[in-house]
Amino acid sequence: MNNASYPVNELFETIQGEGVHTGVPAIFLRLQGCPVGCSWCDTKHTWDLQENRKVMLSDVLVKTEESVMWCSVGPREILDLCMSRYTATHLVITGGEPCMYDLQPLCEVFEAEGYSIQVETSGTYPVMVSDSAWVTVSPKIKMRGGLSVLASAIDRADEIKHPVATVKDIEQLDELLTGSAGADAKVALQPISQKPKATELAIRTCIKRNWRLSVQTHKYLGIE
Ligand SMILES: C[S@@+](CC[C@H](N)C(=O)[O-])C[C@H]1O[C@@H](n2cnc3c(N)ncnc32)[C@H](O)[C@@H]1O
Ligand SMILES: Nc1nc2[nH]cc(C(=O)O)c2c(=O)[nH]1
Ligand code: SF4
Ligand SMILES: [Mg+2]
Repeated sequence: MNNASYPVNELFETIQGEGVHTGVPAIFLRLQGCPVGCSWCDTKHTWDLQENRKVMLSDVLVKTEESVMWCSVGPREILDLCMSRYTATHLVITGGEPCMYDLQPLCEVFEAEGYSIQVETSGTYPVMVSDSAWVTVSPKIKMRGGLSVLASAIDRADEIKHPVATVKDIEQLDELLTGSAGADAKVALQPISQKPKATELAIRTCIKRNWRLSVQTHKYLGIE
């Protein structure tokens, strides 16, 4: 099981900028690969997993800007790196789409060392994580994966963090939540790309619905 390895685009320590855990010091593990294709995605450099962009771990660790380069690393090696380089004890696994991969082996080694795990996912793949991992689903409605995969991700979600640009995005979320098992997950609206109109709409809707607002605080702060 621990022969697993993951395509790593980035590993860095910062403050969780989004969602319920905003403000928590966190290690971010960004995995390479995502076929979903959201037009407004802020991490398009993680979409393609190209063999000819595979580099050594040391090259990934010294990155200073976004790039399509990635390296293959096993769970134990990721853990050792985190323990030697960072002080945060909350690991956020993001991407790309991290649920393209079985994340159980990663959860297992990190949780055995006392780390908490959070996974950021689009709900377009089955969520393979430990029972105690915090799952943030940012649903990509009408994209790949299909409704049954999305419904089971919503069912597992601890938090639903919905990207919002227009009223249509809120209507789609309403449709998704109707009759969904994810009723106890916390719902947050996240304005797309800090656009003023999206932010105003998200604020108004959150107040009306008693939902949370998730702004990408790291972008306002100019941190990673
Ligand atoms: C880059 S995605 C990676 C994880 C996974 N693929 C997903 O979509 O949840 C991480 C988070 O950033 C959000 N996001 C991506 N681009 C954004 C943008 N331009 N504005 C606001 N949120 C964005 C996603 O919806 C998701 O909640
Ligand atoms: N600070 C910070 N917080 C984040 N929360 C979710 C992020 C992501 O890209 O998944 C992210 C990110 O890229 N940076
Ligand atoms: S699912 Fe996530 S990583 Fe993939 S395109 Fe959409 S926002 Fe970007
Ligand atoms: Mg981000």
